Amino acid sequence: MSQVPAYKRILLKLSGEALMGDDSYGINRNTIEQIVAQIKDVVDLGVQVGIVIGGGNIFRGVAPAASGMDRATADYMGMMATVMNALALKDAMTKAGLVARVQSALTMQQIAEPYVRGKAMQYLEEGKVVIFAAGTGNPFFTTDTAAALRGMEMNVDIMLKATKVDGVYTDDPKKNPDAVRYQTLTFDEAINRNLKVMDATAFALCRDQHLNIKVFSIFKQGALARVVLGEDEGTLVHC
Ligand SMILES: Nc1ncnc2c1ncn2[C@@H]1O[C@H](COP(=O)(O)OP(=O)(O)OP(=O)(O)O)[C@@H](O)[C@H]1O
Ligand SMILES: O=c1ccn([C@@H]2O[C@H](COP(=O)(O)O)[C@@H](O)[C@H]2O)c(=O)[nH]1
Repeated sequence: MSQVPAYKRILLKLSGEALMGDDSYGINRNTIEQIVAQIKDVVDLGVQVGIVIGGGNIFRGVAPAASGMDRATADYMGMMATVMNALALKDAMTKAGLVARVQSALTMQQIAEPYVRGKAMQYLEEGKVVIFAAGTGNPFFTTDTAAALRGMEMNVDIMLKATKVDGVYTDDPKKNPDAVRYQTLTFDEAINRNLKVMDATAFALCRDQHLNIKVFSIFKQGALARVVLGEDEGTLVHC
């Protein structure tokens, strides 16, 4: 029996740190291949996929050198880190048989297309995966906010935050073993309880534009497909 996805078009926010696997920085080959395999599963279901990738795996590595730097300059370095991740992701996708395009919010015409909304929409309609690099293109923001923004511009049905933990908890589960996972919660609850799984700007944008978010672990085998099929996986943050 064929499986029917719950969503036609999704925006997947991939944590840069998730690409490290068990390494202390950078991109782990096995990890990126496993993530790409999960993405291929949902593309094969007929779902249109846009991706915003973070930069924590590279930028945290250079953060000591960046400390004391002008904030905007350090943020531009962070955005460039997301472009490196986007190129690595595109390469891994091509090797897995997917057709992917990188569009960057910062102009780097030799290595990536510039972000053009209409063109990105066209690619999605053609079944190509679009990787949005360089965040919003502006310092003082994050790739979570970029994901909210691009998700709204692409008229996606849901934003999926793929991270290292399996949902939103009452506190950071990596620091507090007593933290309890929510099945669902509202944007107002997430903002008022100052839950750090995403930044407040991203939560507020999604709340105001009625774009729900599912937070789940990309390290759980088949988790992305289960989310896309509407099964019980991760935490839903809603209006
Ligand atoms: N209440 C909470 N519930 C769940 N996770 C939380 C919570 N508070 C803090 N976190 C932490 O937030 C992290 C999620 O952020 P993530 O690593 O995806 O960062 P990012 O900024 O989106 O990506 P990058 O790694 O590229 O910087 C989790 O790994 C978790 O440790
Ligand atoms: O719109 C944006 C997006 C990102 N940055 C900078 O890049 C790093 C890496 O992004 P993460 O979301 O932390 O993975 C971020 O810390 C910012 O320094 C940005 O300035 N604007």
